[in-house]
Parts: sequence; C-alpha cells; structure tokens
Amino acid sequence: MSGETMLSVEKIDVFYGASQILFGVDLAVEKGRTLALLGRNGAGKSTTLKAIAGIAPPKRGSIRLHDREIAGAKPFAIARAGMGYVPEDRQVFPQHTVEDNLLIGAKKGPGGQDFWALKTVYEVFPILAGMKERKAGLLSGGEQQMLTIARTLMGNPDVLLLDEPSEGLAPIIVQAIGDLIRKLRGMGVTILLAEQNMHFCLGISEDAAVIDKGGIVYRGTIKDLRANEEVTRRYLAI
Ligand SMILES: Nc1ncnc2c1ncn2[C@@H]1O[C@H](COP(=O)(O)OP(=O)(O)OP(=O)(O)O)[C@@H](O)[C@H]1O
Repeated sequence: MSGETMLSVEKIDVFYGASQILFGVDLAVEKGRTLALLGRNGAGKSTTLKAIAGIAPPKRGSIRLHDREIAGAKPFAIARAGMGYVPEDRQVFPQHTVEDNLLIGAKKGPGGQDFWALKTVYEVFPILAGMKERKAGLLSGGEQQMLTIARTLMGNPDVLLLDEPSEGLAPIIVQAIGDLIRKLRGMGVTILLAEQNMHFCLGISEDAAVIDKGGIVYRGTIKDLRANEEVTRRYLAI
C-alpha cells in the first residue's frame, strides 16, 4: 500500500477485567481509503473499534491518528483529535428532531475543517433533509443509522469508524447504507468499517483485514480475500 497512513494500530492488547480479548492487533488505514475489518460474531471487531475510540483502552500497544499517539486517551479527547465513532447501537436522541440531533454533533475538525455542516449533510443524505423536524425516535432503524453517521460527520472527523452499520436492517436498507458509504468513500472520507458480511463490503472497501479470536489472521485487498476460499471458509463461515 502506498499513501499516507491516517490511522495505525500496532500490537494492541485489550482486556475486559481479567480476560484478554485482543491479542496484538495490527491495522493501518490509509488516507481516503476504506478498510473492512471482517470476522464472525465475537471475533473482536467491536472491541477493536472501542479501543481506537478510547472506550476500551488497550493495556499495551500503540494507536496513532496521523502521528499523534491516542492509545489510552479519553474518548472525548480522541474525538476531538479527529476520530468519528459510530457505535453498533444507534444512539440518537429520540426526543429531539433530526436537525437538532445533527446540530448536537456539529464542530470543526481538528485542523479547523468545516466541510460537513447542515447543508452538505442534507445534500449527501437527502432522506434526512426530508425529515428535519421529525423526532429522531420516530425514525426507522435504517434512518437512525443514517442519522448517527451524519451526526458523526457533522464533527468533521479525519477517520470514520463504523461498527456493523448494516446489522439488523432489511436488505433494501442495507443497500442504501452501502451506497452511502460508497459515496462517502468517493468524497475522500477515510473509513474503518467493522462487518460480519463480506459481501456487503465487496463494492465498498478496497482493503480488508480478518480478525478471529482477537487476533488478525488476514490482511490484503478485499478482492484477494474473496478469492481466498480457505480464509473465507475458515474465518468468515462463507
Ligand atoms: N463488556 C465485556 N465484558 C467481557 N467480555 C466482553 C465484553 N464485551 C465483549 N466481550 C467479549 O469479547 C469478545 C469480542 O467481542 P466483540 O464485541 O468485540 O466481537 P465482535 O467481533 O464485534 O462481534 P459482534 O458481532 O458480536 O459485535 C467476545 O468473546 C465477547 O464475548
């Protein structure tokens, strides 16, 4: 891979209490690219994203955003440094309108970037533009997923961490979320996408890593991964 590394994770070990969940996880996401982190249920995808976002800080290892060490920093400091984290459970503010939910996330990026504002978000997410005044709690699961992604973008992050954005959504909505992520990638957003479903990632990401039992077992392009029956069968149950 060439280009500038935006996010690098080196040999992180993460524990929940006494049990070790991640074992020396290594990852690198290049600027403007999308890396799919694939693995079965319980393999350690969410924990990896939580470690990067500061919610499950690693006991050992390094996490760098640009060249800044962020391992062990508090979640708000990591967010301020440019990390946009969209957790698995869509956390909208149900009593607030769509627009207020977006405004809650509004801030300039770490370098003063203010590309993402209401106007841009409504252009990229026309569905949200049509429901500005609606209470977020009344939105469907897919709409809430879009709203949480849009709200995170309102913070002008340098890297977007997406934890299983397609989970629990109807196939047509999954496709809409896929189209959206592809659009973001086309706009140059750097994305780390945790997913169980390799097929969902095929047209979205260039790069792939596979995690199993808390360790990275494959790293390469998603095309090569798709062609690698041994790895997909063994670690992705395809
Ligand atoms: N709070 C916790 N305390 C203890 N163990 C946990 C906790 N959260 C997750 N685990 C365990 O850590 C391992 C990795 O979980 P993780 O959620 O990272 O997996 P995942 O690949 O994201 O899967 P999923 O698709 O279920 O989210 C699993 O064995 C899980 O049981």
